Amino acid sequence: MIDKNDIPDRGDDINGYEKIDRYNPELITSLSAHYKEVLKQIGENPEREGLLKTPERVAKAMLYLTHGYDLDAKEILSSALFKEEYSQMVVVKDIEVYSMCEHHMLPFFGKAHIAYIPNGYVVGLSKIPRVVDAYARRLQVQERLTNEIRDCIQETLQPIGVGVVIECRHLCMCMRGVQKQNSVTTTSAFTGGFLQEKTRAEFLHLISSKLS
Ligand SMILES: Nc1nc2c(ncn2[C@@H]2O[C@H](COP(=O)(O)OP(=O)(O)OP(=O)(O)O)[C@@H](O)[C@H]2O)c(=O)[nH]1
Ligand SMILES: [Zn+2]
Repeated sequence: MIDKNDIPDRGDDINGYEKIDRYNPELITSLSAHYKEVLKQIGENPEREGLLKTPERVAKAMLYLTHGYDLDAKEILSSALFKEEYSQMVVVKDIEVYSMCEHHMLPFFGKAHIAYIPNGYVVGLSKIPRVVDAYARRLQVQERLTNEIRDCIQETLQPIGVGVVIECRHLCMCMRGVQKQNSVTTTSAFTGGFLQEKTRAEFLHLISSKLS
């Protein structure tokens, strides 16, 4: 059995994650040189006209696609907590998710549906998609993304419960490997009130209904 206390938090040395300055021109130059080498090693000619600026474009794109490492999701949520006596479920659904799987560094994308039941405080609505982005814009697995969002909301807002459902298509399963174009992976994570069947059913009902 692994003791949970033996596992350092994400961001500690176990992941080799270091703070970088992702807008530093020197970093972009050195990353571009690596991508130029990648182009050569896949049999391309990095000197041909169409590819001349590609290493730099890819370097910038990759730094953008992983900018979630720079974001502090808990700080984002804490910045907009409002005292409010609303005690029904708040649901923000159909939040676009764009992430990259940590196994192949290929995109996975889809939607997140997030709910919480306030406990004296509500959060500024826009902060929920911002939290999704803070965790999605990293190398991820969908299960960890789901749990990280749940834990961030639970620990920061301390609501009566949190529900997170994420549905995504993984390009590593569509474009390569098993090549299943239409498979969608659904993950979910709950706390508190959402562990009860009735509350969870209400949440699942609300996210399946469409606005007319
Ligand atoms: N659980 C989980 N698995 C993922 C996720 N993204 C990608 N994977 C899987 O990670 C696994 C990596 O398996 P490996 O056998 O090491 O890699 P592989 O040989 O490239 O696997 P195939 O994709 O089956 O060709 C694959 O089964 C992927 O489908 C994710 O978000 N969650
Ligand atoms: Zn993958």
